[in-house]
Amino acid sequence: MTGDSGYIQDLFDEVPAHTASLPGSAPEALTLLDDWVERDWIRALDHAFAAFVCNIVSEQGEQPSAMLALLAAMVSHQVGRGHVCLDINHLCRDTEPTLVLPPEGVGALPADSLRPSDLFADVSPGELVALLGQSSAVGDGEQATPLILDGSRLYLRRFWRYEQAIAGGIRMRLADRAELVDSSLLARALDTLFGTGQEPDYQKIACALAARNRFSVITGGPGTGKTTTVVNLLAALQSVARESAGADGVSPYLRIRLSAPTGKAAARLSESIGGAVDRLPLEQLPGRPDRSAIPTQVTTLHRLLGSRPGSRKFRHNEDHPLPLDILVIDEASMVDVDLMASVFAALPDKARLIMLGDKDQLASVDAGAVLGELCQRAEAAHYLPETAQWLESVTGCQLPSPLTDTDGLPLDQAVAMLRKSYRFDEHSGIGVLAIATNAGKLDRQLISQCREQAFEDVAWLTADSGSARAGANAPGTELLAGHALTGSRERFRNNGEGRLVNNEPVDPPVGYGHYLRIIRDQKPGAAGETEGREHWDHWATDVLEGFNHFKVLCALRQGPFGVEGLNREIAGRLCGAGLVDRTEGWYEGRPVLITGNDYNLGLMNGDIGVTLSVPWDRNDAGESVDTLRVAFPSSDGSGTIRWISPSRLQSVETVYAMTVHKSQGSEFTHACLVIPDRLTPVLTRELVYTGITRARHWLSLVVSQQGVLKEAVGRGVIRASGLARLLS
Ligand SMILES: Nc1ncnc2c1ncn2[C@@H]1O[C@H](COP(=O)(O)OP(=O)(O)OP(=O)(O)O)[C@@H](O)[C@H]1O
Repeated sequence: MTGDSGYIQDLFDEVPAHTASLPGSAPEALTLLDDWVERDWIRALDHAFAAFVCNIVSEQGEQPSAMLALLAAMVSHQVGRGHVCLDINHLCRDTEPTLVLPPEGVGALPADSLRPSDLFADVSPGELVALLGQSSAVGDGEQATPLILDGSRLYLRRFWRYEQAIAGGIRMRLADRAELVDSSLLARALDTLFGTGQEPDYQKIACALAARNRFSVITGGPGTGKTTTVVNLLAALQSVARESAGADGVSPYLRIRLSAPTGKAAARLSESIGGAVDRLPLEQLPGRPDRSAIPTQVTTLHRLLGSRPGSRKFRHNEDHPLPLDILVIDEASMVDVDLMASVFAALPDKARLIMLGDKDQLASVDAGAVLGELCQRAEAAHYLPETAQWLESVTGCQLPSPLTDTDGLPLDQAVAMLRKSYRFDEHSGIGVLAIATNAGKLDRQLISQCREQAFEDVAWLTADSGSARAGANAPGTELLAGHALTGSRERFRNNGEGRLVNNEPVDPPVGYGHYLRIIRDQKPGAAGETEGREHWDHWATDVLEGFNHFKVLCALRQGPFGVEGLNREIAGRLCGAGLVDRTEGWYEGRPVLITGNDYNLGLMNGDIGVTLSVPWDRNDAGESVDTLRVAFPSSDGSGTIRWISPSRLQSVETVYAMTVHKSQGSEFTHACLVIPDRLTPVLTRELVYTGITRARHWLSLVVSQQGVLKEAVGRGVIRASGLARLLS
């Protein structure tokens, strides 16, 4: 091995030279695309769309070209991968990285096969744009064409419309700031909530900025106080509303709704927001707003908008807007363009929208990276002198001059970034790793520090990839399964003992043995059986809470370091330790992840439950018999338990290990991030950052090739989208 970069090149397959000729007509292109569908490179849908485009242009008397068929299939393929459009410049410059074709895990191509890069090697972006411009299938949005070309960006019509709707909704709100808030009342409220001082308090600045605009974004990393800030903001807004209200008998309060894209994220915000609202010094604020004027219940966006089973359409839309004055969306990085466009459609023109989230996290699974796009310039703020002056007058804080810019854009004036973590200080390895990952720089020194326990919250485990690839029970996976059982306290400095976070003691890290012992040791006895369900609910709550203390997070599903293999390994290890009694099928202790929405049961994709044995059934003799039920936390954040029979669960999988993608919106006391031994397209900086930041107090990194981790962190994903440009 000659250093990391040489090694990294070796991780990819050799590229064979092709001998086949390029498709010269649309039918030939469709045949090639058929082959790609067969190989699972693209979806049948992508091929079908290309065929559809060829058909409709033929009906117009146009001879469809091979390139039109290929580009139609590729834009559909890109949307399936989370992009809103296909950027022709990127396609020509970096064909295979742009399309991620061939995809992860496929074997080498036959020597005579065409590679995607061969198709676009001899054509310039200008030629492709000109060719598209001549086709009747492509328009600029004015005509009813299936494809839209906007500069070098090729869109499916539906996604172009979403982006236009979002940009329109934002622009309209950015332009309408008049009489939103009384600045002097706001200043008084903010001083009460945050105190006075000239040092920049970015939470106070974010509140002021969001109070000033009908549309605003507050972004920040983990523990930077997004929840704290929004609670203060809502208190300040209700305070100003109450103080400025006339005595006309109309409620002085603003109608506020809190939402999140998933049930898990909604439940997490519900949990943290309640305490923050309780601590508000409301009686000292102008107008002395009631505590009940600040909501603590968080609902999913789908529920808020009124989803209808089997329909993409929501009950709330332009004709039936949401009855609210302020909508807060937490974990906004997970919202895709489709859902975001529906939010704007249902939002009354005068309502405020406040988006909260971490701009550096993985984007939504479906197309779009709305929050990331909106926050592209957040780091340097770009506040106009007029904005900076207003912020200084309302908050009393001096804004650092690098954050001002005489060329700031309208959107910049509505984006606030929180810059100080209250959870991770400069000694926290989780905090340091998160910052280094975001900067794209995981250097040797930092890795050595992690390996040598320089940080008390980070453990480094080196997995032997060679033996892991050799199969089950190999030392690489053995190590991981053992770690999952105990949490490997011995791998942390001082065995994880005696740690304080914000002056509060923190328990040492645990593994899955922890929740399995709660199942065994805290099960209600005979009293619980006779005295009703609450004992069982308490027990299940403790089990679910215990299960949240640890999670194995993987980049991949397949391979020795993927979810599927590790789930088997870990189950085997837990069974070997006598903590579960089997590894397949349904058994007490089996944790499950819901993989598809089930509206009848009220379970959503991503919900997690734990299987428990309860003595609720009766046999013919009337005696109680143990039966398995899966305990899920209620989706409304009320803390109650839903007990569901396993036979009713249609789409579930075991979840000792889960993908980083699925873990978005969740947080675990101890997260174990498994870095695979090969580079794959999904392994990016955003994925590593999202994995690291799922850890609240303890992080273990399982790495077999340092080079892979370093290279992954060097690779940021750029989602093709035109939203930022539409707002510039
Ligand atoms: N200004 C502050 N001063 C002191 N502590 C603070 C401040 N702001 C937030 N905190 C504390 O920091 C922790 C994280 O705050 P909060 O939950 O608001 O952050 P967040 O950005 O929403 O976190 P998450 O990463 O969980 O989304 C909480 O314990 C909170 O009480």
